[in-house]
Amino acid sequence: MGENVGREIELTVDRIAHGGIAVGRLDGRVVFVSDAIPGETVRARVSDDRKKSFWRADTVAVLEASEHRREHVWAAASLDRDPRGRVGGAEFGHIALAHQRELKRQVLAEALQRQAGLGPDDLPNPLAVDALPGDTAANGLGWRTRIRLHVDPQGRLGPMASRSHTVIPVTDAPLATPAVQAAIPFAERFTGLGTLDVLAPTVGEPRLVIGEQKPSVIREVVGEREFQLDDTGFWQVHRAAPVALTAAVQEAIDPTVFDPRADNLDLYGGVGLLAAAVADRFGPATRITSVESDERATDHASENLAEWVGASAETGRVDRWLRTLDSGASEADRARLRAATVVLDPPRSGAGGEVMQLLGRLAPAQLVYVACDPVALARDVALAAEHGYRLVGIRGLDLFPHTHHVEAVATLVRT
Ligand SMILES: C[S@@+](CC[C@H](N)C(=O)[O-])C[C@H]1O[C@@H](n2cnc3c(N)ncnc32)[C@H](O)[C@@H]1O
Repeated sequence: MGENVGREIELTVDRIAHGGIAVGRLDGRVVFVSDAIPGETVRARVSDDRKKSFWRADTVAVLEASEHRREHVWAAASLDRDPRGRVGGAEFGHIALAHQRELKRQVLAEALQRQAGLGPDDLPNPLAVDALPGDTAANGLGWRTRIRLHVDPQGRLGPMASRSHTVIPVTDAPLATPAVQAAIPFAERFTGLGTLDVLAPTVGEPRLVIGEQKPSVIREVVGEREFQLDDTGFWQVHRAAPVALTAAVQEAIDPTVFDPRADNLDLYGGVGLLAAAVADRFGPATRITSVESDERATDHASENLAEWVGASAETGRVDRWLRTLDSGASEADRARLRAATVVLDPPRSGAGGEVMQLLGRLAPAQLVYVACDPVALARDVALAAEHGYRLVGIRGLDLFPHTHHVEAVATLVRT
């Protein structure tokens, strides 16, 4: 093993895999090829041959280009560079924007098929990945309100190379909003520091968060509403994502199933964005509890949800919190939980077996699952199906143009 690393191979790739890598075959062996588009024939340099069943390779030249190939939106990630010198974080930047969405749709469809056994005919609606407002006109640029940059040994700022811990210094960041780009101190040196976060909240000036800096409170506006949060805390990255997800969650809830007096939950709630979306849609009488492991985020959520008397925020890991709920629930509690709508927006790893099992035991009437990883979503949809939940709606959202990432909002109803 290792003797093929650096070897150049020619192959045609025919599909895109989870993670945004194209897949081809060479002498029967699967090869995962970066920076290629399904249908293309490329010359690629082998970067990893440790596994018997597959290799990894990076495109170095396109021999037969896809009609969807475009000049890369970020020169620092383009084929002109040696693969090890290409920045990560824009791995679809060489693909026409509309086709990026089609590839993301295919990845979502394949995950649902493979993990949950749901083919196109089993889905409640034709699968689509929708653009966020303004992205098509801007060619998918200028959307990142937050960016994490790393520091190289010379103190220069940049992202990591793809699948590597090597920092690639850059002088531009075209996926970032103009305000973030203007605030990035590209010319300064940060020797000895690990990371620099640059963010431009909707209220106030852009700011830098250097290394493990103490958090300070910022404000974000979503429609008519303002949210407080830490500058070090989680917030949706795309400038239009908070509004788009608010609307998507509101639309995903089946109103005929929703009961405002039930024990509704917003799991992995952050600072309460989606609990507010639910309460906004169903009115002041809505009961909903937001559950989040980061105590500071929960404190902010309590403030952000203060106008709804029935809304509250609790700190806890979702698995432990649900276990405690399950073990202590009275018959009346269980009835209110069975009538509940549960919104869940877990991190990339998904909710996982224990949380889905506990939800299965508590048996809320509907689940609205907001997912940033199609495979984790599909695996949790399969687990939910074991507990009698049926997928009744699903929609993809392109919250991360020019990357392989895709968001999905799915509705599951107890049958
Ligand atoms: C994808 S974010 C969603 C936040 C919120 N729904 C929003 O849209 O702003 C996931 C959140 O889950 C929290 N989290 C991660 N693992 C958790 C766990 N095991 N239990 C509770 N919260 C968790 C993170 O701190 C983060 O705030």
